[in-house]
Amino acid sequence: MSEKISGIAASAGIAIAKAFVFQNPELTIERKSITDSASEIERFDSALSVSKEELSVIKEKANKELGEDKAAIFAAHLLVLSDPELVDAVKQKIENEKVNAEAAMDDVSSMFINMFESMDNEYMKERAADIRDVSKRVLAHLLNVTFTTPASISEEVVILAEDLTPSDTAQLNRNFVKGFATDIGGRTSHSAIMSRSMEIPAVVGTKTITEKVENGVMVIIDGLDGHVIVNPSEDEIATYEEKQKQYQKQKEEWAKLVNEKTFSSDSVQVELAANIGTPADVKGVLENGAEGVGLYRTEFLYMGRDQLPTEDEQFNAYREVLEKMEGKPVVIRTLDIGGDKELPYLNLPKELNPFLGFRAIRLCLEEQDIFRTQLRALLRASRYGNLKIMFPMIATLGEFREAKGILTEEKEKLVAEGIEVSDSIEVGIMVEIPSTAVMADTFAKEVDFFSIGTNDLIQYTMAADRMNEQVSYLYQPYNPAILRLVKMVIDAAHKEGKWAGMCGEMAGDPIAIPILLGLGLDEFSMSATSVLPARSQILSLSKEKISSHIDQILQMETMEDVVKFAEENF
Ligand SMILES: C=C(OP(=O)(O)O)C(=O)O
Ligand SMILES: [Mg+2]
Repeated sequence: MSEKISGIAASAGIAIAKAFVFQNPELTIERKSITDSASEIERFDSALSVSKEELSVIKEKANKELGEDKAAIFAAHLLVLSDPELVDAVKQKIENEKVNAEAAMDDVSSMFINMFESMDNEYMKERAADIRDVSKRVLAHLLNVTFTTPASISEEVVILAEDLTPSDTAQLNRNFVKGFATDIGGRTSHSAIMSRSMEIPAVVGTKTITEKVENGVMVIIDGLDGHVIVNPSEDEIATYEEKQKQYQKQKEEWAKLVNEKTFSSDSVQVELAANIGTPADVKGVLENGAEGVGLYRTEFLYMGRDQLPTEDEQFNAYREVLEKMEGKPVVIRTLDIGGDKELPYLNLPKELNPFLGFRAIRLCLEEQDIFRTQLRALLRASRYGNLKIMFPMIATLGEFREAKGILTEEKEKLVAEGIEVSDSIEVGIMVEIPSTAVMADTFAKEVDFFSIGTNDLIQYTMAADRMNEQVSYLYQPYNPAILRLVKMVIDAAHKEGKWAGMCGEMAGDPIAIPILLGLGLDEFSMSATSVLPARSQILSLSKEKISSHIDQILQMETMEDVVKFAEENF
């Protein structure tokens, strides 16, 4: 009998293959007293050096296959293994407490893991995951336990795992690994993001997949609808092979649109852009036919390291993106740190409500050195392409004026230094705070463009934390309250002859797309792999017809009414 297990669709596609249940190595640590601490330290050193060699190989492989930015995580892992705070602490423990290396390593790494995990902050939790990942490798070597890595897989499988660490995902060989499913994680967890950029079908957050499935059992991963079918019947296999074929055909159809512009059936043109986090993501942007970059989240340049990036480092990253985009529009957002994205090296005080606290533009206007360095890097890069600068989390016109004033000052300084700066940089804002949406008519007189950040706009409008599962029912993109705000922003922009885009997840959502088209959105920025499906959808939509229903939609009482109407009519 087959069994259907549901999870979250993390990466589109269908995979049918035998299960490879990826288990963590059995690392049972026995605490032993030792007498010869020198030879124990030697044993620890040699486990460290083998681990470092392995990680260097993985890093090189990731570098080649995934790009320098994704490989950076392994540079961070290598740093952990060279970090005197960890290494010396283990050695001191061996020396002073006369315990074996395994026990010392386990104690010290657990101490760091607990410390970082208790910080209740996603960034620090990831650092804890890094230490866990790295110390497992060292412990396996100390215990002489084989450390299975996905790199050893040499037949077609789908991987089932509790979760996949960054080093696991980077080693996946697409020729053999057809898909994967995990017990934990959500659409934005690390493994889910990696699966999309590698285009491997994936379902995450199944809760029980590794418990329920044994190695070698046939499994179907349905990354389109978020299901895993265990032990499928012949009929089910045939059905999913058909679904796989249809999806493949659909992808081929979409691929034909890669060099096309985006028009509705009644010839209204919109722009489909992609969101990126690093310069390496530009490859996917171009391959998926995006017409620009609608959001470059620069904070990743600042994360996963222990000090601020220099002006030159930033300049190189921005220039690379602008050059690779060859004159297509590139919206680069200034540092949006804070909330769930922390920079430990800034030593900012802990806050009770980080999402309502000292973040993004608020921090940049206060810590002006950081802001000015970034603006200078952006201005210097501006001559290499079509740069638009965007400020995040703008709540008041005063903030925008101050940020723009600083930008103008830096520009004047550079020009005085004889450095060439583009004269046609548009300067716009994210609309992600309700006050700004409500005041959009006023802002529109001064900004060059708006980009609606629905990820935050929804959380602030509905007062529902975007990361909190328990209140996720309130996270309602189609709630008429949100749609009315979106309309206010678009109308305000148009009244002043400006353009309005959207770079929150909603812009790539097939249910939202018709409504946004009808509301007159000019630019839709989404994950690169959503661009072609969105273009194909828009081709068949009549803007005029949808616009004639907009008043009716905005008068609806609930989100459910909106969804029902959209599904039935568009
Ligand atoms: C695009 C957005 O920004 P981020 O997801 O980076 O907060 C948003 O808030 O919608
Ligand atoms: Mg935001």
